[in-house]
Amino acid sequence: MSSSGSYAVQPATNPAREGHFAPGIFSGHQKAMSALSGKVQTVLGPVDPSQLGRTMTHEHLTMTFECCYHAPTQGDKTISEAPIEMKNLFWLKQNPYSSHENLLLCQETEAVREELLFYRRAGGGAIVENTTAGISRDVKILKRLAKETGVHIVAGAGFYVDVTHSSETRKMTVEKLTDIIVNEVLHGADGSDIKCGVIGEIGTSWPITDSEKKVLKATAHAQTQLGCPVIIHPGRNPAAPAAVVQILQEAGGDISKTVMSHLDRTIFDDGELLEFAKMGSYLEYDLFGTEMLNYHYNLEVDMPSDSQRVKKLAFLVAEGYEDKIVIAHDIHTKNRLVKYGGHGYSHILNNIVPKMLTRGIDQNQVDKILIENPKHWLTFN
Ligand SMILES: CC(=O)NCCS(=O)(=O)O
Repeated sequence: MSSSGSYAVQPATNPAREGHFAPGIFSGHQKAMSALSGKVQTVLGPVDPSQLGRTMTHEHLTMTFECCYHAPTQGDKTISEAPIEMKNLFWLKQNPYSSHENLLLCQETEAVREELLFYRRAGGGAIVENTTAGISRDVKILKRLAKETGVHIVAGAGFYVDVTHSSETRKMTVEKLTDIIVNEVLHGADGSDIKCGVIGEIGTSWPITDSEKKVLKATAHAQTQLGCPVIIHPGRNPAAPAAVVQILQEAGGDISKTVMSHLDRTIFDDGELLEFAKMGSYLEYDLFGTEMLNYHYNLEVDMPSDSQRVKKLAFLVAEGYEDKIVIAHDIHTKNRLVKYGGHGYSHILNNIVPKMLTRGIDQNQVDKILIENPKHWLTFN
């Protein structure tokens, strides 16, 4: 770290990672864990961290977002049900969650494949795919996309927000939830042998529900066993990120290896942002490309423009947090794909980086944000 303050918590002692096993016992779990130490786990297997290159730490390549459909006003009913075409693209940009069709990114694998090829040509190397249980993760598709495009893809383990928890999930103990997450990292997800390389995005609402609290504790316990990266989706309230960090800390989580997502729509006041930054997580601005007036999930929020996001990054850099910033687009609806007139996965590389360079962030700092910070976060202890 440069000067970004002290970390609020030390990771809990982890006998499993310190080799305190009963003599003669070296289980499949422990073998799998030792193979991961010092590596990044992609859907094609562990890689050396130096292979990643420029990394978007929060994207989706295939998912459904039906859980978060927002009914249109009576006057917008017809346009909301129309197929996506040129004449409704601006409406979709302002109302992305009010069209069922727009919420089915899972139907666009061919377009996503092409856009990953653009991303590579633009200088991109890796993508963290944050889809978890509840929004239709499909690691087999991720593996295919990684093979066909050469982009390193890291898949996410765990559970999205409470509204997507099944009744079975809600009844699970923290221990059971921990086992599921650990298994997705060490042995494979979605009934396959394709392994996740990060826990998250772990979904939380505001206020955080009881079921989400259990998942957060399980996340911290799994992270303690595995020494792996974690990424969190906070609720839409400025107090939400700190409340999540507190639960993770109390359960022994390693906050220095945790990304707090969506800060662009969550913390607006600079003083509050610096208070939160002191807690020691990575600070993620991940809605680059999203510019809308009425943010339906919280009308109190003024969604920032990309220029305002870049200003926030420059502010955090000036405050000494250049080693803790990560960025992405969090593409999760169809209208954000190039195919539908959107910005695609290369917007940051093509448009945001030049803007950063003219706003007081130098090339070395840009490289930290795009290459070094994601690499350190994603590397297993
Ligand atoms: C997929 C996902 O959780 N995206 C975040 C959307 S939000 O509007 O920033 O909560």
